[in-house]
Amino acid sequence: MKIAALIPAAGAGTRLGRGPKAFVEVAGRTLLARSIAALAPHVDEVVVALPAGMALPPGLPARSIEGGNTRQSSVLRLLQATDAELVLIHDAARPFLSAAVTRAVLEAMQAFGAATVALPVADTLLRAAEEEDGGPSWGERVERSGLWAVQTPQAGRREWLLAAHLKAQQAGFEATDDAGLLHWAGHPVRLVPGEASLLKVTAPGDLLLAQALAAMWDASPDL
Ligand SMILES: Nc1ccn([C@@H]2O[C@H](COP(=O)(O)OP(=O)(O)OP(=O)(O)O)[C@@H](O)[C@H]2O)c(=O)n1
Ligand SMILES: C[C@](O)(CO)[C@H](O)COP(=O)(O)O
Repeated sequence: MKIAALIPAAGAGTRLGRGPKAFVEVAGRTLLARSIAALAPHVDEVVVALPAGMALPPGLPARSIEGGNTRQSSVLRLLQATDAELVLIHDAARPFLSAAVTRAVLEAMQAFGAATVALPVADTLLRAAEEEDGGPSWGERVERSGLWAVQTPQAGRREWLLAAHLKAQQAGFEATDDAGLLHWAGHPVRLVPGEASLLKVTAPGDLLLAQALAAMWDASPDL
């Protein structure tokens, strides 16, 4: 069965403040180039959603389409731009994707139909209260056991994902990820343990972390 990697990379990178985030470099390579390189060896094609007016730099083993105004609409366009039966959806903003995690999510997708990488939460969790001056303070503890932080890749049968996205579009339902949409549409989604290094580069502090990680990552060919 044909497998495609779909990479939403059309975000503005507002929180990072460095222009479209997929084109930001870490140790000499863009976040996008790193994500494509991690996925290309495992799939039949890679399709990337880019901001309007931007082109894929030459030499990357991928083709591009124009993304939408939200991550969800970019992913819908990507799902419509391939005929692959199985797809892996991966944020360009998560540049440190290991071969082991990619293989694990592919295996889970093939066994169960849909899967996402996620990481069991390690910190104490709380819901913040708001003080009179507007500042946050300790509100109530949230039970941590059984909670996972969702990462990407998220993988599944394209027909399930496409139907879930179209149903959400019709219902005006916005989810922050594709596995959430599959669950909302009634499909069981298997969880595959992720890695702390699979962080999403979101705010300036994450970029510092990514620069430190890149030194180790680029020296380890097996990752
Ligand atoms: N309209 C959009 C918005 C986001 N994304 C992609 O979805 C992934 C996760 O989004 P996020 O980290 O929120 O990226 P940005 O939207 O760029 O960040 P911000 O919200 O700070 O602008 C990123 O790879 C981003 O490029 C996309 O393809 N299309
Ligand atoms: C898909 C995702 O990376 C899973 O954690 C996340 O939901 C993306 O969220 P964002 O709001 O686009 O940053």
